[in-house]
Amino acid sequence: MYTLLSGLYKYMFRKDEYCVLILGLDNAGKTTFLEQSKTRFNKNYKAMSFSKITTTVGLNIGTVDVGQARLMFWDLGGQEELQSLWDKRRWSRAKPWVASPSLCWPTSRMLRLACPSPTSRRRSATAPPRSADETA
Ligand SMILES: Nc1nc2c(ncn2[C@@H]2O[C@H](COP(=O)(O)OP(=O)(O)OP(=O)(O)O)[C@@H](O)[C@H]2O)c(=O)[nH]1
Ligand SMILES: [Mg+2]
Repeated sequence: MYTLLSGLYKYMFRKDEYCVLILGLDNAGKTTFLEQSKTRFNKNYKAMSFSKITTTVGLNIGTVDVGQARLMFWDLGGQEELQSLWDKRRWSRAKPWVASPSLCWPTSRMLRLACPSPTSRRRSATAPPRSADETA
């Protein structure tokens, strides 16, 4: 009986999960975007002061819950030495959605774009490539 109720509870309250990769040049505002998103959408998240956000060395991971969706953001450092991490083959399993730096400010519309349809329990959203180079 416990298993049945527990399964029902999980089924009713589980969220669709999406993986979102944020790429952009250094100082584009990727980490600020992630912090703002967490502050805006995660109720008990204590906002980090802008002045404490420093350049990302490696990767930041943050989770944001929006309605029935759970967005897991990967914020990659944009410095030149780290740009080798952008090779999309490294992320092919995740099929990430790539945000343009110019979109890096949290709006609910952008987050809705990141989670188009809650049809599966764990999936990634993929934006169309911006140039022919990216399709190679
Ligand atoms: N005016 C303005 N400044 C911003 C905005 N977003 C970020 N910044 C500032 O830009 C600087 C760099 O922001 P970050 O979020 O660290 O940039 P980043 O893209 O994560 O940089 P890397 O980690 O080096 O790749 C910080 O001083 C931010 O306060 C914005 O929308 N408007
Ligand atoms: Mg950063």
